[in-house]
Amino acid sequence: MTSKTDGNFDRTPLIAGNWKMNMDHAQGIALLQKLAWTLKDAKHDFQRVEVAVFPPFTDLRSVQSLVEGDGLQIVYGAQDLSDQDSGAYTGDISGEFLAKLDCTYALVGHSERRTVHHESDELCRDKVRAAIRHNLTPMLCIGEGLDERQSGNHVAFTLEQLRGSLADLNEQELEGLVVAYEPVWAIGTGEVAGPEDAQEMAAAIREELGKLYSEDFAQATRILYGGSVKSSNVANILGGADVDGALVGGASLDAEEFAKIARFEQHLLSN
Ligand SMILES: O=C(CO)COP(=O)(O)O
Repeated sequence: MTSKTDGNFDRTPLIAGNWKMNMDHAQGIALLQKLAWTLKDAKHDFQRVEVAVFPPFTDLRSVQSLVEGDGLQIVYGAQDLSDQDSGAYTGDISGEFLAKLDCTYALVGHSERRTVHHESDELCRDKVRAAIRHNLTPMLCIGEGLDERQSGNHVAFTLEQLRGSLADLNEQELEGLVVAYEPVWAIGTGEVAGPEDAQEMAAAIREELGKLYSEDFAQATRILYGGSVKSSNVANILGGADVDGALVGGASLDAEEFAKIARFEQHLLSN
């Protein structure tokens, strides 16, 4: 399997590691170095499968130095950003600062931010807007909880989050947007959505993007799945026609395991 292609649209698979609140800057550097060596040994083709990491804010300067110093092809982003650019916002981090550290991506609306910090769709929309203002590619996270899944309302709930978090933004502004579908009940639980569940939602998200924007935009947008992804299940999950990659939490803290996930095509060949 190569890029997901539909007509003229090539969506390079993206394997992203969200380190969450793990790895201080020294541990982060060791992890990134090991990941880089492992992928180099395996002759990983970064044009074919993009690899990104999302370290804590305090690691980003060290990550930048390592990536630039060693010419790594691994890209990186922040786990969150402020909707504001500067001023009296104690504890917040501006997209401007992240851009200066050469971040490629910014996660927006991760379920842990939505639940622990009560972030609304409206705030997420403002954060998406802030990311765009600073040339960071937003990776918007959406996904239902167990209640919505059990009541069969998961698609409607997730699409509502999508619409709310992108409201009033146009497709020119959103160029390059990545959407990560992360069902909350599958995060850190070992409970993984089946490949059909991941595909069902990714297809629904793409269809909704086609209604909100143009069909070209919908076809060009990468949609990832996140929630207990491991090397043993990644190939099946990415088998879905609309699933363009994975946002990995726990398994991204182990360089060898994460490198195996990034090399999911090999599992397809060897299984
Ligand atoms: O939240 C996640 C990635 O953002 C998923 O976490 P786990 O892979 O640990 O379930």
